[in-house]
Amino acid sequence: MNGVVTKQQTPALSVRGLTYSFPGERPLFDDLSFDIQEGEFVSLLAASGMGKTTLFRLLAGLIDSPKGEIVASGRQISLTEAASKGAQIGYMPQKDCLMPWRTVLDNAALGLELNGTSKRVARMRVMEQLPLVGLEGTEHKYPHELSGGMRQRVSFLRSLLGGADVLLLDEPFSALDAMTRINMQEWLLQVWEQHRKTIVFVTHDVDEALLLSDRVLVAAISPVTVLEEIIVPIPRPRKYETVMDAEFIGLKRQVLSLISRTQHRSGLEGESL
Ligand SMILES: Nc1ncnc2c1ncn2[C@@H]1O[C@H](COP(=O)(O)OP(=O)(O)OP(=O)(O)O)[C@@H](O)[C@H]1O
Repeated sequence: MNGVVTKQQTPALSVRGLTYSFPGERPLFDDLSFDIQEGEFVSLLAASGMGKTTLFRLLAGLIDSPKGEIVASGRQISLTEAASKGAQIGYMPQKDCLMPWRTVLDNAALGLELNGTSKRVARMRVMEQLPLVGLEGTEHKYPHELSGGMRQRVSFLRSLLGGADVLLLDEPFSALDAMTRINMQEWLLQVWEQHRKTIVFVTHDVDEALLLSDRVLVAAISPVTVLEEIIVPIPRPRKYETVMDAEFIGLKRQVLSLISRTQHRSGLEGESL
């Protein structure tokens, strides 16, 4: 159940020896290493403030670390070069970040346009894919005319079409009400089962992590030096009702016990996700 995953195939993403702190702040990561396999759906589960968003920003090359490296799709690059690898790692931030002056069509086309696709072709690709995200007929609407779930789906489509090999999704459903969130989880499961992109999904919701993922990586103590691993062997396709299955509840118990044991060992008992 421990730390670094060692499988034979070339990982889609490897992080090695990542160490990071904001200037003058306590370290968030200390010599952290982990792998994400191609086509995997992996959730990263951690308490608020542990550095999940910071980790994603490092992986997406939005901030730099002086120490550590990543290997993306078998090619070794340093973290400082990650920014230029924009096409390999797509980052969907917590907030949907849609441009209010652009329609659904043009917001979703942005990822393609930034990769050099002409506006006309980008729009065609979006129109083809709108049904996949349940947004057919909304192409001329503006973000303020959409629900929170619809906005997240536009944002997701933009990331999906951006052509990245690995998608980093940062708590995409955290601002949604419980019902919409369940619908979005089921929707994401369906889309992922069709596309089989490599997805790293950040959440602090244990059910969400287990329902969606092949593996759950838990950051239980800060600074994060290791990610504890729980494999989720529940067969797919999965539906939300899966959360009530005995196997699911058993896994949830494992995750919660892992968190409390780790925090106990590190003297952090009482803190929770
Ligand atoms: N630009 C910054 N400068 C200094 N400190 C920062 C900066 N950004 C984040 N931090 C600090 O780094 C820590 C980790 O922040 P981060 O947003 O990565 O956490 P998180 O695990 O994603 O939290 P949440 O679940 O609440 O979104 C926090 O203590 C935060 O205050």
